[in-house]
Amino acid sequence: MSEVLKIFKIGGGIIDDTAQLSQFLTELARVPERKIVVHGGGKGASQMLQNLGIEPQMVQGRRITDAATLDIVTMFYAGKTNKQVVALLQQNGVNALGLSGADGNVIRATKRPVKDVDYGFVGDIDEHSVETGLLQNLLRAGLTPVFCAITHDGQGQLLNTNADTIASSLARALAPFYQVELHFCFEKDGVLADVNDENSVIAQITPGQYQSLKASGVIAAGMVPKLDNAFAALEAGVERVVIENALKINEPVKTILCRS
Ligand SMILES: Nc1ncnc2c1ncn2[C@@H]1O[C@H](COP(=O)(O)OP(=O)(O)O)[C@@H](O)[C@H]1O
Ligand SMILES: CC(=O)N[C@@H](CCC(=O)OP(=O)(O)O)C(=O)O
Repeated sequence: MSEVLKIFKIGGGIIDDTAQLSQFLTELARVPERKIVVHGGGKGASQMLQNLGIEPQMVQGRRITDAATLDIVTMFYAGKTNKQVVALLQQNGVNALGLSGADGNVIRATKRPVKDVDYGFVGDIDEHSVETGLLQNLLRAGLTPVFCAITHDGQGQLLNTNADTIASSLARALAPFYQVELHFCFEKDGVLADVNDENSVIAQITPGQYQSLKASGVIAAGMVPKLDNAFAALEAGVERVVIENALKINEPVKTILCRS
């Protein structure tokens, strides 16, 4: 039986709140299995862009990334946010190593082709382009890789890539080598039947139920690409996919996705 590997994606509101981020990482340090962390930071990046006089533009949950935006999100995700997460993990006794997709050539992507929308410097992760050998060596050495939402194209170009997609791609690529658990951690207790009622967590969702929850609008906004990525990972051999509150990862309330 292969080892368990837990991949935690942390996003949105929590990453920009140092007290909550610190609480999440303290809980994470209590998880005994091998782990990888993937962080977003989209909300904070939008705030920083606005502070610098650039109006953020999102289409279907993805950021239109021109050259100036790429410079700023690279500084924000791969610099400040990534190093802050690494430092807080070190404080908690976890030997974390911060990475973008360019470091060690771990994640290659292709600039999204222009169709109806020109997303600019946004990268889609190429199938079979995750350097799993290096990741296995890092994990074997007891390190916890911490990924930001920046990848590269192998030709010297950095690309902005959605953090949920990075987490899902890593999970799929590593599924042949580990029993991978993919955890999407955010500020709600799980997928909610009523987005305004924290007590309405749906304990389990099948692909069929997901389609009807999406059609009825119960699951909307950022939750749709997140769950699309999540079900794709499950179909590609990831053992378990969980949607949960970042501050309650060691508590039982959460949503677990089912294959059927
Ligand atoms: N049924 C639902 N259950 C939970 N959250 C939902 C639901 N429908 C829509 N959402 C919204 O989706 C958001 C999460 O998506 P997003 O902001 O993209 O994630 P992240 O914070 O991980 O980047 C939640 O904060 C919530 O406002
Ligand atoms: C291409 C694209 O949209 N990239 C995302 C990367 C950050 C991210 O995914 O952050 P959250 O997980 O916090 O939303 C962005 O710039 O917003």
